[in-house]
Amino acid sequence: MSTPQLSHDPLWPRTGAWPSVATLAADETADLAIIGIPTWRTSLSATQAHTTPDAIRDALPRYAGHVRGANGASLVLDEALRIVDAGNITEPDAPSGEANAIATVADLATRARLIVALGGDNAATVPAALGAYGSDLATAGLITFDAHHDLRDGTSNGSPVRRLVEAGLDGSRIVQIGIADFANSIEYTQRANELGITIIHRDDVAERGMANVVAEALSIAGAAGGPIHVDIDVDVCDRSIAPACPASLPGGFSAHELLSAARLVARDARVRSVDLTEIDATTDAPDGRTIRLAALLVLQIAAGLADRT
Ligand SMILES: N=CN[C@@H](CCC(=O)O)C(=O)O
Repeated sequence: MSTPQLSHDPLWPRTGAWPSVATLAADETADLAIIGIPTWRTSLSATQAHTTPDAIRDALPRYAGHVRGANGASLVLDEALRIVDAGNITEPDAPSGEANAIATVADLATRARLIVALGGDNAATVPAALGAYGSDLATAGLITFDAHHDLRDGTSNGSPVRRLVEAGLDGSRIVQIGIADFANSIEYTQRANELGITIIHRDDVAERGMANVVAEALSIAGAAGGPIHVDIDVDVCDRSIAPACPASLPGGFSAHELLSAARLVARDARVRSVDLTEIDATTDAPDGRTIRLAALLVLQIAAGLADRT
């Protein structure tokens, strides 16, 4: 996607003016660090999700960095936050690239209050979470917004939750929000139950409301006092608003449900990292709506961080 041509209005600064730096100097810190983890090679569905981090960056200039803050007052994101962009990891599907991604995210986690990892397919969740957890894996938690359990065998976009459990993450601190009917086999639902994973079905969210289920998820994922990673697989959204996600289904979350969820999780200081995954920017017909949603998710995550202070 090319950068949109937008008429210039000096009274309407856009978020595309955010600074972009390849690395942070040793003594530098930031509030929000963005990093691209463009995984795609092991995806079950054909995808070019490696094009997505740059497409999201290109879409950010569409939007103003002004939001209503948690207290109702105006909030200007780039005045409230120092935001840095650490660029993209090279070949993160290769074992050496994944190790580099883990190390890079771990380094960013020591200097930034919150990390946003732009996938890539859902395989990006593994290095994003492991890097952010660092040595706190034993007390860490995970919240997924995803139609799928992602507990498959092997290494793919369908296996990140299983891989994190095998790395040492306790299933009792994993919460899966938005699990959909007709999107998972009974074997993987049974596997989730055996691991002690909390499943919040898409229908439960409709009944209980997003704010209530996010509050419950934060309390379960944060129960041991460790860092929480949030995986936002955009295929949890209704297919009409996420056509660029190969596995999105009709009946998924609305844009407002997912945007409000992103803001709510980012408000919580226990959340150290968030990833956005599963969008193939090259299939985003008719109007780039999935990438626009992803750009707004980045902005709502930033706004949630700004709400903390
Ligand atoms: N995170 C996505 N998981 C899906 C992927 C399906 C696909 O790529 O088609 C799953 O495991 O079913």
